[in-house]
Amino acid sequence: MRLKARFAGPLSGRARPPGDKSISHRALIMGGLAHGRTEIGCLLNAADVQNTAAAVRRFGATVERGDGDTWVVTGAGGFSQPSETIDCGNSGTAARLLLGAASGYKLSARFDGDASLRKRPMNRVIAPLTQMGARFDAPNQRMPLIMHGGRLKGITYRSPVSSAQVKSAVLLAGLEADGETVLIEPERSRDHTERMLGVFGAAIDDVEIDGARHPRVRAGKLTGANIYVPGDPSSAAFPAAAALIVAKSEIRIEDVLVNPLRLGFYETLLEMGAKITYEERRDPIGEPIANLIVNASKLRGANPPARRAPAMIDEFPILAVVAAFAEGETRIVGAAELRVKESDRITMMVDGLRACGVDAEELPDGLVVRGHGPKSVRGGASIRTLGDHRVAMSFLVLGLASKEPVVVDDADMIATSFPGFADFMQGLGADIAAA
Ligand SMILES: O=C(O)C1=C[C@@H](OP(=O)(O)O)[C@@H](O)[C@H](O)C1
Ligand SMILES: C=C(OP(=O)(O)O)C(=O)O
Repeated sequence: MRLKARFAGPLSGRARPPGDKSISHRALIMGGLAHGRTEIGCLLNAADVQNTAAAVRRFGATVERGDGDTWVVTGAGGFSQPSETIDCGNSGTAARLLLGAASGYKLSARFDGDASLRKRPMNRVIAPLTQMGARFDAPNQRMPLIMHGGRLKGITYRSPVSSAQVKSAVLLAGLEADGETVLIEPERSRDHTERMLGVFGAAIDDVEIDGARHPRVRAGKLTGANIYVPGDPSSAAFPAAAALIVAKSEIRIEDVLVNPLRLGFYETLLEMGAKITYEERRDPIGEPIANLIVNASKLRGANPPARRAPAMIDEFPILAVVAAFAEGETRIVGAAELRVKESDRITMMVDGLRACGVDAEELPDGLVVRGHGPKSVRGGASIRTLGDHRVAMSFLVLGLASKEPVVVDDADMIATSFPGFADFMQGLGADIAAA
């Protein structure tokens, strides 16, 4: 479906974004691996997460909807041979975490995904899992592929990329591996797997190597747990950005995960002069939560350091849009990973921004946006999204503050991470509707 966004005055009100996607995937997978019952409150009910739920069922667990947004997983204490293909749809997280989780069991599983996922690199998990003892039939190191699991040995793996998906695959495999498994990455990526493994009773801690701390897991069984999924800061980034760039807006985004390893976008916005405050910080579940109050702001360009990239990897598309409404240059570097997401998000954002009249340029590992302040962006383009949910939401937000409306050619994929996005934004006063 095509959606159109146009300026309709300030945003106001309060809303809770849908549950965090990363935590939702992990809760289902660990619940499926565990012995007994896991109750998950406020699970993100989106396509990516439903693919993980379907996969966990194929590996032998029961996943049922309870009351409201609560889901109940009953694990059999490990994965068993699936009788059908594990279809990961559009989700890199589902694919890579499930490959790791299943690799320590005596089974052979065929994994596949949609056209976008079939293009994404899987060698980053195939390599460490092969070192641990799994085998792969994987022409081109991409989906579709067959994974043969079995007896694994623990390794210390130095990942060339800071990727929570790689880290999680290796740590989940480590639950069934002899000895200990340690994951070293250049910059620490989101640590939800480490935190949640502790909640499920795994033997997980940190080990110091060369002056830095890295996660280590030993073999052991998981026990069902109660998990609460806070609002997704990566989804909250879209209404937050809209409130910043639409004059006179003030919104409150409630119950948002504020894990420091997810806050690079918000940190960068503060450096740009954004008026964002955190209230009611709390930590009921081993993950910090707060409400965000966001006011329209006069922004200046920023140079977020490359080491911050893992903490804002999914927010670069919307940061590029915000940068177009700031005064001065924003230079994004250290973000080459954007080229292997649902689309090449560097090219997609630069092409779309230029079509909207913004001065933007590609770098091999990022992009440069030269902004000229709040009223400077023309818009007026029809944006090609190649089915990338974050590209689609980013340009719809741009259309809320540009002089002319913006159309995105295919908004259906937004449901992979933020179901009800248009309704959510309309509830805050935005004009986003079918084109
Ligand atoms: O582990 C996760 O839940 C995720 C990790 C990130 O990917 P990488 O690990 O490839 O950086 C991120 O882009 C993705 O949306 C979710
Ligand atoms: C990159 C993303 O997800 P995944 O890797 O799970 O497809 C995303 O949600 O932006």
